[in-house]
Amino acid sequence: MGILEKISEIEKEIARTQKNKATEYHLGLLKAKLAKYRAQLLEPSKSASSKGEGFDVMKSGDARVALIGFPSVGKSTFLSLMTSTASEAASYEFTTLTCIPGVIEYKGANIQLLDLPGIIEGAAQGKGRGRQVIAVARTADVIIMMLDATKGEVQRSLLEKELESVGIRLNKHKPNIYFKPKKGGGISFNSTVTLTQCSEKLVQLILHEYKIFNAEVLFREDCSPDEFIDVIVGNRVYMPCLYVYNKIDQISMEEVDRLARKPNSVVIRGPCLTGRLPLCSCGMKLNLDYLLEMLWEYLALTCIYTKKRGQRPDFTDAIILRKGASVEHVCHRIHRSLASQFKYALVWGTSTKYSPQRVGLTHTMEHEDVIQIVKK
Ligand SMILES: Nc1nc2c(ncn2[C@@H]2O[C@H](COP(=O)(O)OP(=O)(O)OP(=O)(O)O)[C@@H](O)[C@H]2O)c(=O)[nH]1
Ligand SMILES: [K+]
Ligand SMILES: [Mg+2]
Repeated sequence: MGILEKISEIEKEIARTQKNKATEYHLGLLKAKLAKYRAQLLEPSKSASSKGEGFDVMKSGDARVALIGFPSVGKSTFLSLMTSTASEAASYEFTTLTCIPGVIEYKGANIQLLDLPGIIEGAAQGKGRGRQVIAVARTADVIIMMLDATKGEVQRSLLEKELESVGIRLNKHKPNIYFKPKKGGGISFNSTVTLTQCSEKLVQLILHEYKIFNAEVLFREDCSPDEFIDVIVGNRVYMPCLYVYNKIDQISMEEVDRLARKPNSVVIRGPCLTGRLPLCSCGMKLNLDYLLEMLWEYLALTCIYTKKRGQRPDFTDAIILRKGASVEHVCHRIHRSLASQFKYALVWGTSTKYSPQRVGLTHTMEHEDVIQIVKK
């Protein structure tokens, strides 16, 4: 039996197994097996065809956003609208065949937006250019999942399943479980909270399935067996995802309203003049400003302002960094050798208790902090 068949067998068995106390261990074990086979599936295949030419786009700018969606949902239309790059858009599927980068300039940051080929069910197993697309998605800071508002929710759950199956976790945080394989001593299991989904026995069973017999496990959160498996397997990426419903000119206002209220979602319309609602009438906008605001929030970038001694901070030119960036990151951004000449820094803002506060290189900066660096 091939891996795909094994996976499908297990999925079927999970589907037909009723979820209750008596089947809990059996289900946990099946899930562990499933995760194992999926991991095997993703191991780089030896054939050259799986390596996609045109997909190796250099990372540039302050953050990267990947456009993921079924064919012809309007990804390229969106890229052409948001950036100065033109990506061919047409009414037939698979118009885009490679990765097309564009840049969104927003609040002083350069956000790299990647247009990608449409993906379909089975993408993770190599259908279409699914594997290449997903490999690019893994490198993004945020995924924009573009959906055709006229197509219903099934596209969304299919895509979520595809990404889920390759270890991409959307809008979830890393499970708060301490896990450390050991050389000996058996399995030590502890939890700081009451567990309602996992037990010591289930944890042991799952670990044995992965041939782990010695480890330290500490649950600091009431996690599910799937989340525990994610921790064991390890190579998961936790990524914010913004669901963008496009082509809302084709659906009723009630439906637009319903979609707009869904969590993590934005509704937009491309600049299409053939829609039912004429452009720029009845207050119906493209809604792109709102999308950008949300995207900015999801990217969680940190803007730092610098200040020279005795002068006011320069609010016109922010240094844009990832969340959690340190004073050292700020130094590197200003000048390559600044960190080596660094004596201390004064920081004003929410990251410090006092304003200003004297801090060292390891201090973590927060959004809109002001920094003055003092050299040796
Ligand atoms: N009615 C309507 N049509 C739109 C909208 N946005 C895009 N389109 C049309 O949808 C079709 C597909 O657009 P593309 O931008 O090529 O879609 P894509 O997702 O890049 O497609 P592939 O590259 O083939 O995966 C084109 O005919 C667009 O003009 C919209 O908001 N409303
Ligand atoms: K298309
Ligand atoms: Mg396209």
